[in-house]
Amino acid sequence: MPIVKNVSRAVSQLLQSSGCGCGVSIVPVRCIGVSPRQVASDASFHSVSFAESDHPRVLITGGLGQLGVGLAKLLRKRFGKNNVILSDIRKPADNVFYSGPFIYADILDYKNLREIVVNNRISWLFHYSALLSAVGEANVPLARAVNITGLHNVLDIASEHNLRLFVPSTIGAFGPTSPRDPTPDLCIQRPRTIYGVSKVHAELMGEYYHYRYGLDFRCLRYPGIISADSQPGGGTTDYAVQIFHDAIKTGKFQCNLKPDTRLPMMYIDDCLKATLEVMEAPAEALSMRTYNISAMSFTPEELAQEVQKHVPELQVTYNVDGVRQAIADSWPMNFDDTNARRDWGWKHDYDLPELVTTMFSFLGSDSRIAQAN
Ligand SMILES: NC(=O)C1=CN([C@@H]2O[C@H](COP(=O)(O)OP(=O)(O)OC[C@H]3O[C@@H](n4cnc5c(N)ncnc54)[C@H](O)[C@@H]3O)[C@@H](O)[C@H]2O)C=CC1
Ligand SMILES: CC(=O)[C@H](N)C(=O)O
Repeated sequence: MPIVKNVSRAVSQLLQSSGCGCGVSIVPVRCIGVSPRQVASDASFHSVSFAESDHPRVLITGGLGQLGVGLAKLLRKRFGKNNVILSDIRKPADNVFYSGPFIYADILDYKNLREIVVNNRISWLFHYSALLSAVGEANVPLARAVNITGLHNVLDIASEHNLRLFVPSTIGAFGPTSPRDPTPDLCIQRPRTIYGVSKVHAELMGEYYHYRYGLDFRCLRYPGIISADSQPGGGTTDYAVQIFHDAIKTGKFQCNLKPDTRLPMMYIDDCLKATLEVMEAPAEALSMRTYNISAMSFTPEELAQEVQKHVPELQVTYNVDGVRQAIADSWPMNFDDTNARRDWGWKHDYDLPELVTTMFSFLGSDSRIAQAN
């Protein structure tokens, strides 16, 4: 890890020799200096009203993926529009750009990321940038860079600037030697994807920074997330989103996993609710820093049957993708989230029937059903 060890050591010696005995945690320091580059586009974020300044100042990295825009919407409702900055390396759609502050942030550019945190007085960071399981296997060097090197940048900046840091993990952080039905919080984790390996690394590094430097690191292991208004970014669980779009558009769906492949899944509103809840939980309530969260578990066959209650003419065929199937076969079938429910009161709202009804009410299945009749 490219920490400037001498600076860290010098600070450590200084504190020890000062004899203050105040128990200050030493933060990892990369380099001390001022970046000469100003981020022009952040200028408008500097004027924050007094009312808004009571709230955390939030940055979301990788915010234009499946989950980030919804998270920004939820957090802006709670903390005020200008207190939540969405960022990514992609160009935002008009509706996203005009819905609140957006900034370019490449998590591999350490100085740029630090500048954004400093100039915008960020106090909470939600680190969503990642390459998911299937795209990660297709480009391992990029997944390693984004998911591991990027995480190191985020951890160091969060430590240096005393941020509360949320990093999502996944059911993909488990592997074929983990207990799969159910999978508890603490068990063997030997995933066989670069995505899973990088997420176990993130869990361990975050927990290490918490114990070593006092970083307020919080992490949830998400199941496969299902959403209506955003497309998934290249994961193994993507089929469970695609089926809704295909049911409405064509009435035909070709599934890339076997019909009996059981995986934990969750509706996006539950996922975002849990994320905000764990970030707002008092530190004393958290007996751990990484929690499983769970809502439902189903197979493609079970999902198809539920979807057919809304679109009875839907035809489902199976054309198994070997890479995705091997990944799914190594992941949990059911997730044990007892600790999250006990420690900070986690409770999901959506089971399979409510999930399917809600998806169709967003996507407007009525038009297809009407056409079919
Ligand atoms: N969607 C899901 O089912 C699940 C998601 N998660 C985790 O939640 C987080 C968000 O997931 P999604 O939104 O689904 O991912 P996504 O793949 O849809 O979006 C990831 C975003 O990261 C951005 N990104 C890539 N390289 C970057 C870089 N160098 N700098 C900044 N941004 C960069 C991409 O442009 C993209 O918009 C990820 O960490 C993922 O591992 C965990 C479990 C399930
Ligand atoms: C479960 C996940 O982490 C993601 N949706 C994927 O399938 O890669």
